[in-house]
Amino acid sequence: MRPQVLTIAGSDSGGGAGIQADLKTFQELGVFGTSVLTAVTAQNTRGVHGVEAVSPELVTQQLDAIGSDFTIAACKTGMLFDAARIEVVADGVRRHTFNRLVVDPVMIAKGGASLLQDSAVQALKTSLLPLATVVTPNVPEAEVLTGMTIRTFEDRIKAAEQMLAYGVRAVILKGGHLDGATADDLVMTASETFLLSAPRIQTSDTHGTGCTFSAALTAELAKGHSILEATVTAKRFIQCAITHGLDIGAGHGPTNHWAYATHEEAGVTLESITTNHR
Ligand SMILES: Nc1ncnc2c1ncn2[C@@H]1O[C@H](COP(=O)(O)OP(=O)(O)O)[C@@H](O)[C@H]1O
Ligand SMILES: Cc1ncc(COP(=O)(O)O)c(N)n1
Repeated sequence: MRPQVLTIAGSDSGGGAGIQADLKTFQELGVFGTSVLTAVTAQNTRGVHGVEAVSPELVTQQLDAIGSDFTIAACKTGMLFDAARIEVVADGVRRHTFNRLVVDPVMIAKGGASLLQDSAVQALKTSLLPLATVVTPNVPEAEVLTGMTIRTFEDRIKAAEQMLAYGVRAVILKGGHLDGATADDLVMTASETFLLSAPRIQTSDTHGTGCTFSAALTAELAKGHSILEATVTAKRFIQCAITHGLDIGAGHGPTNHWAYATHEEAGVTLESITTNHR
């Protein structure tokens, strides 16, 4: 049977991020995608033009519809909007024992629009992260989650350690927002730390990179791969998707979800890091 997976996230009408990016990624990686919508955005490559949240009751009904009929092998969260939605999502994840949970702590869209209320950060930390297998913040999200300013490599290590202490099994602190010739993601578990790198592509078409990366990770976890194996495949998937962009829209365009199946990926490396702490 095909592994069945779930994304709990917002709709991006532009099709490059959110639920749409997740389902496209699931399809490409051969797993059956289901979805729970938390919010609907009126969005395109130029930005977010409107947002309306789905009621907590309807979020719960969707979770129960999925949980009572499907065998969910892995699950991810994206845009959760506010603390009320986070609490019903955490309840649903627990009630239906959705194991292998990837939390992409989506806060701000590439164009600058807020996708999570400030008051929801505490709920994310205390209600959802303790249930997570992996959390995948970008640097600004990691700064909000830890209260730290992240500039140096040592800062990234410290921030990842602090997030591990929130109860997740692994932290992937993504480096898409940093400068440099490579896009480096720090991968930390309780026992090991790695640097996952790929050549940085000069493009503004990076709408939905975080969603796509975390969806690929979820799909690979659903197939039974280890966190590290799944992470490397997710990096290969997003590297192909950014490299072979589609040039769609006038703003931050989407990535190419077909590319992984049709192109060779070049240059993803995984290096073990020895830190003072582990
Ligand atoms: N220009 C780029 N070239 C290559 N990889 C990138 C680029 N931008 C982002 N990535 C990669 O895409 C993935 C998503 O990261 P990021 O863009 O930081 O997430 P988010 O969409 O949450 O801000 C990470 O693996 C990151 O290293
Ligand atoms: C509905 C929705 N969810 C998430 C994002 C974040 O996108 P990105 O992956 O580019 O940070 C988005 N722009 N819209």
